[in-house]
Amino acid sequence: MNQVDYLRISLIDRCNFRCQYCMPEGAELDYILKQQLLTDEELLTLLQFVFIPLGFTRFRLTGGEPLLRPRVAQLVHAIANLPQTEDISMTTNGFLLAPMAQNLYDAGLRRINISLDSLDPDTFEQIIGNHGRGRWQHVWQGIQAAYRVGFDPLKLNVVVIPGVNDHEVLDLAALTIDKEWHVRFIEFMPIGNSQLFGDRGWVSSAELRQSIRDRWGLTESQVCGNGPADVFQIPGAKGTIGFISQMSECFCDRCNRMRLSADGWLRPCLLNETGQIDLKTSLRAGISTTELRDQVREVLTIKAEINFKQRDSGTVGTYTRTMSQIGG
Ligand SMILES: Nc1nc2c(ncn2[C@@H]2O[C@H](COP(=O)(O)OP(=O)(O)OP(=O)(O)O)[C@@H](O)[C@H]2O)c(=O)[nH]1
Ligand SMILES: C[S@@+](CC[C@H](N)C(=O)[O-])C[C@H]1O[C@@H](n2cnc3c(N)ncnc32)[C@H](O)[C@@H]1O
Ligand code: SF4
Ligand code: SF4
Repeated sequence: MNQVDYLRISLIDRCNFRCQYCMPEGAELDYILKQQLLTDEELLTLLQFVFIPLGFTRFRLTGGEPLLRPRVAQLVHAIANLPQTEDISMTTNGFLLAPMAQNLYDAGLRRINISLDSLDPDTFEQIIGNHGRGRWQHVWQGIQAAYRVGFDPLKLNVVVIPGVNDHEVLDLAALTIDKEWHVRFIEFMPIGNSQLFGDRGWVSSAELRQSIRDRWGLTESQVCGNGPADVFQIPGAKGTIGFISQMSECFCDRCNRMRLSADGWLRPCLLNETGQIDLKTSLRAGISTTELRDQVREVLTIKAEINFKQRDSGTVGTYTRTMSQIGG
């Protein structure tokens, strides 16, 4: 069995974007009330006394939009300074990143994944919901700032949606030629917007790889990371191209992660709601961290059975929490 040592931590379920594939405008989401959010102190208690003793050493901060979490750099600093932390990273939409990049780096964050679904500001705004102009420029500045500050590897996440941004795949791939940026194409999962997904809302990684290979050639490569991406490189390019293929391939047999929601629910699998436990309520009820550790250990022992198995059916049913609430 794989060692499960990677925890994706959602810091907040709210977001300043309304990406069509994640939390489309008009979707009625029940936001977590402030008093239901795990506090910094509670999160650190769970990490130090529950997760780390069970072998977790790699942590990713996500959301919603993690940069909306108050005092996020302080939290990064605290997690980065736990002696057992081997890796701390963040997934962000980059909108608030430019003025925060240096602080986050100084706090101990060294690598960051930024979502960028299009190089065209109009298409970008269509994808993220029209909230006023200039959002693409802000994100682009965030990416440049992160690069300048020294985040390494710097990864760009692209969810490929047929008819919306799939015609930009080669342009996005070309970013890796001159810059040490790592572009990853993600197959759209039908969580969040089944209407947009339609009958087959995703483009297979194999198809994208072929079009990139036809244009430049493609060789296998590597980049530091804990996730499911298959990594390639255009010959001679500075950066790499990754493919996250949850619809067309199965990487569940190498699953090394669990997820903690902003309100303290532990979720063993992104695509299966079985086996979740409410750590926050237990912690607030005074249940000892030793007991909580036993509960999490129990989840770990059954995780392999919970891991997603309905891959063959092609789609993934209905979920009570969307990607923004789970953290991707
Ligand atoms: N099905 C599935 N998809 C995942 C899983 N982990 C990540 N993904 C997909 O990959 C996307 C990008 O993930 P990121 O937040 O950038 O993290 P990562 O790829 O694990 O990070 P690295 O450590 O940099 O490799 C997510 O939004 C999901 O769509 C997983 O465990 N299962
Ligand atoms: C839920 S977001 C949270 C972090 C941050 N707000 C961001 O967008 O990077 C994490 C990742 O999930 C991806 N994502 C969201 N909805 C998705 C879907 N339906 N299918 C595939 N990936 C999705 C996003 O593109 C992003 O890379
Ligand atoms: S993908 Fe990220 S930026 Fe887009 S709506 Fe979801 S949480 Fe927000
Ligand atoms: S779908 Fe579930 S089991 Fe498969 S890789 Fe993702 S979290 Fe792990």
